[in-house]
Amino acid sequence: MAIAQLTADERAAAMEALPHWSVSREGLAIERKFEFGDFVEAFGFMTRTAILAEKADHHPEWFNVYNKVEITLTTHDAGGLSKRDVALAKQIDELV
Ligand SMILES: C[C@H](O)[C@H](O)[C@H]1CNC2=NC(N)=NC(=O)C2=N1
Repeated sequence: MAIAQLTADERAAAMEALPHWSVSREGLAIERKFEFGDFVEAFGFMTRTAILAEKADHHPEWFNVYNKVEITLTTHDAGGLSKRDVALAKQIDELV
């Protein structure tokens, strides 16, 4: 069975615990931008994020240029934001 999208109320409550993230794609995703000292630091962060993502079987959409990383989290199986995105965002926050 497909995982459920968060309701608008659930999304609002989740965002209170994720002050560095913002809602995007008209409520269907969340995003956060990161800036590191250089590419090695950025890629190290991406590597640690990739390991978390693989363990959770939940994978980010992301974009990297040199020391900048932009992450968008959405649940493809739900067609929008789910508790899996919130859980991964919290884990990513703990890396930085
Ligand atoms: C089969 C596998 O469990 C699914 O395709 C997983 C993998 N990673 C995923 N990542 C994200 N972001 N959304 C998903 O729905 C998703 N589904």
